Amino acid sequence: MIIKEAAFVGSFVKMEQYPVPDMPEIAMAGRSNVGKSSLINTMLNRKKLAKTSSTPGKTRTINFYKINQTFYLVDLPGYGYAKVSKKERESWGGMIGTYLSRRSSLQEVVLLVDCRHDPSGEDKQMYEWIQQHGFGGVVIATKADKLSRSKLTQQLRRIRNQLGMPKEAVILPVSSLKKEGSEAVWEALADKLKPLTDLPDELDRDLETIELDRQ
Ligand SMILES: Nc1nc2c(ncn2[C@@H]2O[C@H](COP(=O)(O)OP(=O)(O)OP(=O)(O)O)[C@@H](O)[C@H]2O)c(=O)[nH]1
Repeated sequence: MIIKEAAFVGSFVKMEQYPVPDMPEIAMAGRSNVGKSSLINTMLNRKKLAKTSSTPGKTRTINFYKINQTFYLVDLPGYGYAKVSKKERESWGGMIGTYLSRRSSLQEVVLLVDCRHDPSGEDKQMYEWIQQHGFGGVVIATKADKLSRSKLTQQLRRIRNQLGMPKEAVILPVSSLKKEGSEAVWEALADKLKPLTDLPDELDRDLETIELDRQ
């Protein structure tokens, strides 16, 4: 899969400042530190396009990345970070809620969860919202390199059950550290975008079975 052009468009706090909604958007949601920025960098094959940090709560604005002049990947601020004031938490929640409920160009919301942990209450709420609003409910299990193969399989099943994912919804393990799994994410997103955009043919590939190389 080749990305011809991936541009960081900017960080925005207020709806009025967001780019004109003239292209489909795919939003990435998840709790702080789940690995959203790392995954975006891996997907776009860039080291530092999205800022990553071991300190949770780095992403406090909504970041837009324009891909191939055809759609936006949208990095939402991570929720569930305990060490910020209640006021700040509410303002993040408000920002995410406003974006998700009012953005006319939103086509899909992808939920990221850390594969090592059971989904939090907020993850479950987010997934419920995603389902209720008619999105496909692609779930990404991050940091797959941290678990053995058998433990990962077990955890994927647990996450699926706890989120109440329907049979047809996909859960995809990824490791940004090992650069594994992002092709499958692209495939899942391409399925959503194909009817709406002129995506390049390079995206049109059979989904390969991903073999994560773990210790
Ligand atoms: N082992 C491992 N660590 C990862 C992986 N992805 C991210 N990390 C680490 O997890 C931490 C958080 O990653 P980020 O990508 O900044 O997470 P984020 O979800 O954007 O965080 P916020 O800015 O808080 O929303 C960093 O220390 C990353 O290096 C992965 O696939 N494997």
